[in-house]
Amino acid sequence: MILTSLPTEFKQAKPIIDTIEAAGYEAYFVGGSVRDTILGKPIHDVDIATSAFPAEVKALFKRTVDTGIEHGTVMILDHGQGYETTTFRTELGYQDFRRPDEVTFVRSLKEDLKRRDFTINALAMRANGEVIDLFDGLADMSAHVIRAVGVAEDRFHEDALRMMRAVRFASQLGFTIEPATEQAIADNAQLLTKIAVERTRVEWEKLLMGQQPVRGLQALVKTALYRYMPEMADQLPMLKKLMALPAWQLDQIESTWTLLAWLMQLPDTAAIRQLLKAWKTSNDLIDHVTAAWTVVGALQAGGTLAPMTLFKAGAPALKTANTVANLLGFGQPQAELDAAYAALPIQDKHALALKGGDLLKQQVVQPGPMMGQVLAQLLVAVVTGKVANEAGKLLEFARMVADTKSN
Ligand SMILES: Nc1ccn([C@@H]2O[C@H](COP(=O)(O)OP(=O)(O)OP(=O)(O)O)[C@@H](O)[C@H]2O)c(=O)n1
Ligand SMILES: [Mg+2]
Repeated sequence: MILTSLPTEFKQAKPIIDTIEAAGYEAYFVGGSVRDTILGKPIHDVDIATSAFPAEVKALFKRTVDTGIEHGTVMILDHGQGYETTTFRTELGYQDFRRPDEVTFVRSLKEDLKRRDFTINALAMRANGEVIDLFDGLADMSAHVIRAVGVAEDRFHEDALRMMRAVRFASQLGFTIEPATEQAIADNAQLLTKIAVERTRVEWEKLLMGQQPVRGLQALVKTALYRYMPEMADQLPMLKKLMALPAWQLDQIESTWTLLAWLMQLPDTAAIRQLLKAWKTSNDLIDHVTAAWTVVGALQAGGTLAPMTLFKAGAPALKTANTVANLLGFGQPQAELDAAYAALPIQDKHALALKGGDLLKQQVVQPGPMMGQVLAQLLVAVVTGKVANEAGKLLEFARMVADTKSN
């Protein structure tokens, strides 16, 4: 097979391959970019594999960076782009199910391709678009099949994350996992616990945001792989609910995690924090998801959202919550929510016309806990429209609040 119209990413990288070949070595495009081009999907990074050893690659180019030299990877810098170029290699060991004990550089493309995870990822392409298919990846591509290269169990023992990659590709590509490969996942699922949570999380998020997430979820359930993901052992009911939702596609990790938290029927925001901590997400994501989850609850209750609910959530979490609520069948028109939010007297607590310093200066309160309480009441009064956001009005109101509190 020869691909005729190549994406510009390949055209730009062609001189690199040409230079390596002119020096007498082999060089190919490999991995996801080749797979996605054949599938007609947009590509992100272009990876190159070569028979040249790292020192030989470096000798050919002016500007290189040793991004992973011990694994044979050198980044070649060219016209403002960086190209990861990796020497053909075989890997030995894998005592820990996640990385090889040692890699050996080899001169044979076949040796390199045969240690890759799936046949659709084991294709190589010459700079002229000619596809080298040593493991029937093209047939599997047409049949929409994810099949391990060689013995599936060996591939998963080399890197247990590949089991997550299989279910992730099932979702992203809408492919089916070939029976022997799927069986090997079922047999080795517990090895997933050896993998760093962050790596598992990336695959899980890609699965959930794929084009056919239900495909990936079905495989996750069938193989019981989900049981070895963080905080997921008892989550079969949640997964079933997720699979039963009318066709959905999410494109934001925020809405993805909010939906999961909701379907898990977690009792409170503390439980969500615990869930997301276990998955090692960022604190920003935790704040966003807990805010959005609260709004999903309010949307489920129905009716107009209270001003303080809108205020506390903020525009981004409101949007996330409504996206999720729409999936669940109780969303509201986004434009109406946006309008209600925009109509709040203030959108930010820093916009209060009276500050803590003013309360001290005017001797409404003494420094201490009372100050926070008074400010909190001022905020509610302004957001709910009870008191206008004007310094004079707020001072009057603050005096009244302070009086009732000190009596
Ligand atoms: N655990 C892994 C990870 C990667 N690979 C090989 O390295 C290539 C590049 O890896 P990576 O960029 O992580 O994945 P892609 O398949 O390119 O997928 P994506 O589009 O998500 O980058 C893969 O295609 C595959 O040949 C592998 O064999 N085993
Ligand atoms: Mg890639």
